[in-house]
Amino acid sequence: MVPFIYGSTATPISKKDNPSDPSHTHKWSVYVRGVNGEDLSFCIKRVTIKLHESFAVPTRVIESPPFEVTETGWGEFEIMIKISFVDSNERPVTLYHQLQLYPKDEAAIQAQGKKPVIINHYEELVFNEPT
Ligand SMILES: O=C(Nc1ccc(C(=O)N2CC(c3nccs3)C2)s1)[C@@H]1CCCN1
Repeated sequence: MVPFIYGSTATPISKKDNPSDPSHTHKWSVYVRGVNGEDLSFCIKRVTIKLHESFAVPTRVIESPPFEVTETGWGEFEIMIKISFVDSNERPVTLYHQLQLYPKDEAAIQAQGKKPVIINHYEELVFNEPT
């Protein structure tokens, strides 16, 4: 079994941070990585991250670590993450992650300031025994 994390980190940005698109309020990253940051490329061949269709090149294919996408934006939406394995006998795993830019808790929203919103899911990859 291989433990891994998938999730996102979102940080508020100011208009001067992104003059090209002042409507963008946050910079965020969505990722798949090892629990202690270890390199998963021994078992993960590719991570495909599908963003909302309004992004340029919404389907991002990453074939070497870091398996992550960093973008700026203004809203929250579902992101599909497909993990393909080095062992082609292992079927790919598809995960769905709801990008979160704002704290859920009303009080935390007031206190957010520049604090990042980090949403991590801890999972385990289970591989079939060779026959
Ligand atoms: O927010 C939401 N959907 C979003 C889709 C895409 C978003 C975004 O952030 N961006 C598109 C990208 C671009 N900027 C300029 C040109 S393309 C920056 S937000 C939904 C709607 C209600 C609740 N959540």
